[in-house]
Amino acid sequence: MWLRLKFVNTDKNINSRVSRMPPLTSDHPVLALAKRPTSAAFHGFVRRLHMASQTDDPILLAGEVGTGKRQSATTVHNVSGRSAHNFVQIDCLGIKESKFELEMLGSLNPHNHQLRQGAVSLAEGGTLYLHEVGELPSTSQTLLLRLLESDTYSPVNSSDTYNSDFRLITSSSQDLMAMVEHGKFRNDLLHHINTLTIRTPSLNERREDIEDLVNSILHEIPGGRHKQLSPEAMEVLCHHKYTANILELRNIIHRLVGTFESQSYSGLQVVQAIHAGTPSSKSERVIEKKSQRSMLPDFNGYIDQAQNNPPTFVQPDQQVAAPQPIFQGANHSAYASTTYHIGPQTAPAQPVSEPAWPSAKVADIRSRQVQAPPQPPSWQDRVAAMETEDESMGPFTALKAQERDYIARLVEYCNGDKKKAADIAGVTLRTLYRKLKH
Ligand SMILES: Nc1ncnc2c1ncn2[C@@H]1O[C@H](COP(=O)(O)OP(=O)(O)OP(=O)(O)O)[C@@H](O)[C@H]1O
Repeated sequence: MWLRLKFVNTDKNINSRVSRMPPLTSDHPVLALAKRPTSAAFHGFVRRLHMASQTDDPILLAGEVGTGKRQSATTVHNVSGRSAHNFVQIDCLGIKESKFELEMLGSLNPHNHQLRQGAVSLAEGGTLYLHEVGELPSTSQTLLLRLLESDTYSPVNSSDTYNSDFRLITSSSQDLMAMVEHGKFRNDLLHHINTLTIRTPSLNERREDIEDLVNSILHEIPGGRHKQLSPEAMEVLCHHKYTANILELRNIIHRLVGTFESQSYSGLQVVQAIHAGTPSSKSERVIEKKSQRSMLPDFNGYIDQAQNNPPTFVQPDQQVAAPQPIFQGANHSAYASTTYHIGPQTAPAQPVSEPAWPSAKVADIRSRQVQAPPQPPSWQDRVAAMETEDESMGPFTALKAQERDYIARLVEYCNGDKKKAADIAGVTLRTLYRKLKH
């Protein structure tokens, strides 16, 4: 077959859409984190990542949600020989086949013959990162397979064929092998992307790193640099069972700083911040969903918007935090590449600012901000609702029930040690038993 190979000049578009990443200094918290002795799990992970960055093979980052897969991908790019070129990422979560094709390959406008670059063209010489590749529809899997097999592509509506040259990094929080067994992922595609498979350890496997992570997260929050956590607060965080890993830890810390004015956070405040992220009543769940949308920085907005919005190139000031390497590579002076995020825009993070009140009260206030009932129920109605735990009362859920739930969770965090739970809650052991009974 006769192939017409063309060079696409991308500079103009690139400069108008994105700017260069800020240089990373040696005191960057994430770099500092990797330089210190850390957990065995993280140490092994960083070593594998470092070795992989010295090659040009495809990498599959496999790990739970929020374990830092995307951050690891940007790190590999930044320390690789491709760092002077672009890092382009596509979020495959909820993406439709036609959109994936357009985003990957770009398209030729039949009217003015202008070429809209796709990710493959933008990643020329650099790195293409596909987040949650297991979410790709089957037709898109076939498209990706063809691209990887031939190293060539044609933009939509174009008969021209171009050479592709990018390093592929993919990530998945699903077991792709199991998906192959169930016929949900192409076996041949898996073998094209998993040359180097690196598992990102969960936070529960690297609890020794939590203190450093907390400090690095505090440093990135405006005004957080001067805040600290008491030993009990740190203990609560180190014993918490994380389901969304660093993402969850970040939310807890952001919630702490956005909720309490303290300079030093207590164990009780941390428990409340955790509790506020695990709503138990229907109204709390609604409130929390809304507040989390404004607090979570990364892909969360994408899920809801993916169906309706056309693909967008996110400008740097709308982007999530600039990629931060986990380890320092040999050629770190070359941190000058450009990052693209292809996918609907996400709203900038809005920390919730509330007074340092007990969690039940915080939830109550937050609900009023969100739902703003024109005629608040009378005091008597609220008391009645508390007694009956009537959900028709909307935001006004039973404080007693919330308190009981909170204490039960606190006891759970303390591995059943009620004395310790009472100390953290600032009540006597007797009061704790009484509140648990009610
Ligand atoms: N070493 C680190 N230090 C501080 N924050 C980190 C670190 N690694 C990751 N994070 C933060 O944790 C959050 C989750 O990271 P990232 O988005 O890379 O994870 P992920 O595995 O791709 O998550 P998901 O699957 O939910 O998209 C991000 O907000 C990121 O900034």
